[in-house]
Amino acid sequence: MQTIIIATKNQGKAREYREMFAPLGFEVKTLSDFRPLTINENGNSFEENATIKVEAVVKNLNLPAIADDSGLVVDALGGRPGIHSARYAGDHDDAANRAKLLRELADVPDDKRTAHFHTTIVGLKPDGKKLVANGRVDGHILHQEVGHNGFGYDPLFYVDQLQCSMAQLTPEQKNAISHRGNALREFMKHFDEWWQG
Ligand SMILES: O=P(O)(O)OP(=O)(O)OP(=O)(O)OC[C@H]1O[C@@H](n2cnc3c(O)ncnc32)[C@H](O)[C@@H]1O
Ligand SMILES: [Mg+2]
Repeated sequence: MQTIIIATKNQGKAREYREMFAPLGFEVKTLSDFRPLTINENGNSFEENATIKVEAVVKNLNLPAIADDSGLVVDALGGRPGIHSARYAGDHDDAANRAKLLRELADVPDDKRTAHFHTTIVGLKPDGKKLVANGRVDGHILHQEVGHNGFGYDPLFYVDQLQCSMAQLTPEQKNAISHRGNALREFMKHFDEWWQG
């Protein structure tokens, strides 16, 4: 079995990468398997932030790695929280972030609550060879939390395609339609060439 390093501290993301890479014969390691690293996500785009995460790991470990930067893009908020989704309410606190989102959208009617999740995945090798892929999923922001699966903003995100909240989906169902799943499927189209090249 081969090993792939995902440069993430987020256990929800790590679980999804394990689920998606296991059938491909890869064991997934994450930042928690190595000595602590400080990563300053101060880029101006999803791709810049994903690159900052993966560069930190590749420089330290001298091994190929993958990172993703993701976020919730809400139309009524002019695209916020976007690249600031993790620290939208201050600390990296999923429950506080969801509460702030509900407050900010309190007076926004259903037809104006459109949103999408976005993921940019960046793969980087010690020789500098980079692979980038993007994915999204469209939906609406609910008026209260629905469902207990997933993580982050999932209980507030109504998936248009499946007519239920993201947190009501099984892991397999989420990976099949999610921003991260879609980005990873794009990424895998060129993975062999990047990994072996
Ligand atoms: O940077 P790493 O260590 O990977 O972990 P993170 O949680 O900080 O991840 P991001 O920087 O990409 O921030 C993304 C934010 O959007 C949320 N998010 C990302 N993917 C999500 C998903 O699939 N469902 C719900 N919320 C998600 C997540 O909870 C964070 O608050
Ligand atoms: Mg982060």
